[in-house]
Amino acid sequence: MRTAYSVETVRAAERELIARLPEGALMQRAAAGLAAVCAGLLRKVYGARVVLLVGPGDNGGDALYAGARLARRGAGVTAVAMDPERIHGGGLRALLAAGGRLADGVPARADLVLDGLVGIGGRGGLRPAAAALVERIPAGAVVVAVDLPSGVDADTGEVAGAAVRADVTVTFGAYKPGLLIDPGASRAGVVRLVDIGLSLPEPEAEALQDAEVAALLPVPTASSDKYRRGVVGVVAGSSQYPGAAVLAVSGALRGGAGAVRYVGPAADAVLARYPETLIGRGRVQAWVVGPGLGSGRAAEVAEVLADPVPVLVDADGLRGLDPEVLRGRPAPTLLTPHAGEAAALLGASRQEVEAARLTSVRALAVKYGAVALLKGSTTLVAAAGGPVRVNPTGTPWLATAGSGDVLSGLTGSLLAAGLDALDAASVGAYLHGLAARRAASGAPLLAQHIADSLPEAWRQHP
Ligand SMILES: NC(=O)C1=CN([C@@H]2O[C@H](COP(=O)(O)OP(=O)(O)OC[C@H]3O[C@@H](n4cnc5c(N)ncnc54)[C@H](OP(=O)(O)O)[C@@H]3O)[C@@H](O)[C@H]2O)[C@@H](O)CC1
Ligand SMILES: [K+]
Repeated sequence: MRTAYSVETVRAAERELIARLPEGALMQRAAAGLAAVCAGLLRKVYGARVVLLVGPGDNGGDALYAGARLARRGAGVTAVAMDPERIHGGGLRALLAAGGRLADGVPARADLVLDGLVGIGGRGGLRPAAAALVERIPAGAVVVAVDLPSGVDADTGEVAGAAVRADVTVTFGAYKPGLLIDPGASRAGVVRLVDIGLSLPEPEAEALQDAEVAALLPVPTASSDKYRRGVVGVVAGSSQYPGAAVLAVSGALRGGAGAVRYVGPAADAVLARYPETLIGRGRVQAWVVGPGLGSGRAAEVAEVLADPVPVLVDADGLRGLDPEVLRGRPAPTLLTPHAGEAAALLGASRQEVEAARLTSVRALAVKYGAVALLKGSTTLVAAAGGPVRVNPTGTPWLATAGSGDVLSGLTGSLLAAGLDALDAASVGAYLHGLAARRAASGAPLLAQHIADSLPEAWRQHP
């Protein structure tokens, strides 16, 4: 499990530690860890060509002090400042004393480039002076980001404009959510954590890693039959939206349950596409209710919620949910809204939800006594209390009609197969994101192709 802390939490922990340490000690710890990783990446430090891109803050200071350490071991180190008037004074003196130099432009060749332009103090996309330096990074150089790739938002992983694409990121004290969340995560390369001695509270966010997803996937044993593997019931679709039923079933069939039972008016469309579907009410281990229901179906939603098995509520099923009813259920409930639906559930505006996704997903979980999965550029999953799970997979192409129906079917299927609601939601989002990446590979995708790519995403995690 990778855990992550917001900039605010990291800063508070840093303040507390700085107060107890001699001045500059923390930066020396950071620089020592950074230099050690760089030395490991260079086959030989002596004679290596190292370029430091140095911003005006402490992130630049880290790069300069690490550069000084490499220069002392015989590397040829050249620093290039984004704003020479505001360069970190102590760091520059250390570099020059160690035999490094300050240059006006980025050298044409380098073995290693340290990106010390901005760290957790960065705001928005890189400014032109910083972006111009990034453009000049010599081809073939190994790029090491200091704390995080410059241009990536530490708290959200958002990239607004230019940003560094690192091979390795050396981050200090704690992972930042932006290193786990795309597009930031894919800019960070391999992330190495340097312990600088921060004492941290419970993390704000965590992300399942490949091996953890693999361990959670339900695998049939020799004694499994379809009922032991779980039956998932899908209440979805309407005359207006029969496709939502087909897509939800397509996800459910690929989610590990032994069988899928469909209940609703789109049985013909479902059977035409998936003859393996059971039709009509019957015993299930979990329900999915909501995709494409349209309006006026509250009685069916209530009936599903009255069944004491785990229930995933999505899309039209989320309308007018009563927090009291949900909190009173004896089995887990999982809500899977997008920002607009979450806003309605919270009595907030969509903008408020988008601006505070971490807080919103937590608030949903608390208010409804449920696990909440908030869809979006980075899907978040929260239970009441505990860190928010950040889905590290995904692609902007996922924002396509019907993709949520596939996700709800898939996740409901994982619930029926016995995963708890938090794990089912996190694993569902993870596989769905991987499948979408495969299906899209850089081009628009159809929701049905996400479902078709799920077996491959699954096989990637034997
Ligand atoms: N605290 C500690 O104990 C420790 C901290 N450590 C290190 O310090 C780092 C944090 O340092 P920090 O607070 O100085 O901020 P930092 O990330 O260097 O950036 C601020 C500067 O960048 C500028 N700037 C902002 N946005 C920009 C943009 N889009 N494009 C271009 N420029 C932009 C901004 O300019 P301004 O807004 O002032 O004009 C300001 O000058 C942290 O990530 C870690 O590496 C470690 O040594 C461990 C101990
Ligand atoms: K950086």
